[in-house]
Amino acid sequence: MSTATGQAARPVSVGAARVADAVKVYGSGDTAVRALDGVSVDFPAGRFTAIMGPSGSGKSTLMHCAAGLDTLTSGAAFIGDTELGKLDDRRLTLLRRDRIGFVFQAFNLVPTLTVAENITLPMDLAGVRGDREWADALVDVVGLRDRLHHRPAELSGGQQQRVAVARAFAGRPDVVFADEPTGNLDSRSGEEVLNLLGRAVRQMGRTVVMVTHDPVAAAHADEVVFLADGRLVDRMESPTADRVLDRMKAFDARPPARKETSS
Ligand SMILES: Nc1ncnc2c1ncn2[C@@H]1O[C@H](COP(=O)(O)OP(=O)(O)OP(=O)(O)O)[C@@H](O)[C@H]1O
Repeated sequence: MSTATGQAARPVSVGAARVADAVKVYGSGDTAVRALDGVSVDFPAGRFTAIMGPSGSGKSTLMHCAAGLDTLTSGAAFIGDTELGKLDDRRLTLLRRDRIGFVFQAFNLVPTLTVAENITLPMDLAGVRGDREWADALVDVVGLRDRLHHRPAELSGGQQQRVAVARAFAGRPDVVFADEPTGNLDSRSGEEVLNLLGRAVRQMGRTVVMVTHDPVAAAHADEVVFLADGRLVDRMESPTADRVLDRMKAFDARPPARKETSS
């Protein structure tokens, strides 16, 4: 395959998820904010990628647009080879349900359902039997075998987030997006959740993209991508907390969000 300029094009399927020339502008006129300013990034399959950057740098916006929870102003977002902007609402909803898992800071479990029911909820909603053996194995991976018939309110925060992690992987999605998954946890529970995400990638071949502001959390990833002012400014392979912290310090003197200047 080659492009019009004769250069070899990258294969179509380069990652579990990716965005190309992603621009996101919130609002319009004087109050418009350019939250993403031309970001192109791949999230490779079978890898754990962390998205870092200062507050307001566009991390959540990137995750939401890459996961089909929000739409880009211009550019494109792909899950596998599927371009999200080309899907109607119904197909986008199905794609999110069938091909993406989510872990949020606030756990987002259904309070009236048991642990077991919460874990299989995506498959039950889809009306598919799914791979119940896999879902059952996940229960052991997250260490919740003795809590299966409890309701979320009867669990600690760390246990609730482990349920959310099991739920996110239960349907074997192409990619799991985690938005500050340890933000509501003490450091020990947070460490457990991060270890689970790491094991899901390294031992079970899953793909994780995690937004975090915590260098210790980012150090669990295979690679960190750094955003600043809505742009991708750096990538770091095999991160350590110290190296990530050092990289983040370089952002400290920078101002937060910028206004949209083209309007
Ligand atoms: N719905 C919205 N309407 C208007 N502006 C928004 C909206 N959501 C985000 N923004 C702005 O877009 C910019 C990027 O926000 P975003 O939440 O993606 O950053 P972030 O890096 O995730 O920040 P944090 O670490 O503080 O959560 C910020 O300036 C923010 O104020």
